[in-house]
Amino acid sequence: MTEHPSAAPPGKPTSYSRVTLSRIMTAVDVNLYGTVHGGVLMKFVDDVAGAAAARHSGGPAVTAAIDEIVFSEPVRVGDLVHAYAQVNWTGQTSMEVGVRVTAERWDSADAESVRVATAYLVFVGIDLGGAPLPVRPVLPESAEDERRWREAEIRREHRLAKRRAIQAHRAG
Ligand SMILES: CC(=O)SCCNC(=O)CCNC(=O)[C@H](O)C(C)(C)COP(=O)(O)OP(=O)(O)OC[C@H]1O[C@@H](n2cnc3c(N)ncnc32)[C@H](O)[C@@H]1OP(=O)(O)O
Repeated sequence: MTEHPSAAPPGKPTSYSRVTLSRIMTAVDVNLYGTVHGGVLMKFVDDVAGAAAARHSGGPAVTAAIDEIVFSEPVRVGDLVHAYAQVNWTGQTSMEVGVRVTAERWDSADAESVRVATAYLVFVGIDLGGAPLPVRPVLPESAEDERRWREAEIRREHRLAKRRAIQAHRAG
């Protein structure tokens, strides 16, 4: 595991990147089963993650990969859905953004929000020509942020190992 560059200027604290996006799901968002389409939620997740990545990097950032997305509960028409994003980890030019999506049920507004999805995305800061740019380090502020940093490193190691294994397999 590499050390996170917590002392390196000019980093930004995790909280600087935090973005929340909220919307009420409507009839145009549904799938054949009458619940909200996974693709609608994926776009919502990509939008909020892109905003967090752009805020952290201070410029344009593109989605390089959606590492993982889990839909844990269905979302219904009328639910008020919130997506919370923050930059968990930074590398040389890439950032991992974590997203938590919750729903306030339209028919039980007093009840606790339900977690409906969790996702991890990789964004890369780019220049005007689309080439990767060095990204400033994110500085974890709490034990929770430190845990997210370490877990992001685990995901990155697995992703790189998987890519290497597939390349080796294809090379015979
Ligand atoms: C918000 C939106 O909707 S954007 C639209 C959808 N996204 C796009 O169109 C992006 C299209 N892709 C691209 O432009 C390019 O592939 C880029 C900019 C993402 C990467 O460019 P590359 O020339 O491959 O860059 P390079 O190989 O130097 O890698 C740059 C960084 O990206 C990371 N990276 C590249 N590909 C991947 C991948 N598939 N998964 C995870 N990380 C990746 C690398 O690990 C590296 O990270 P590091 O610098 O922190 O170590």
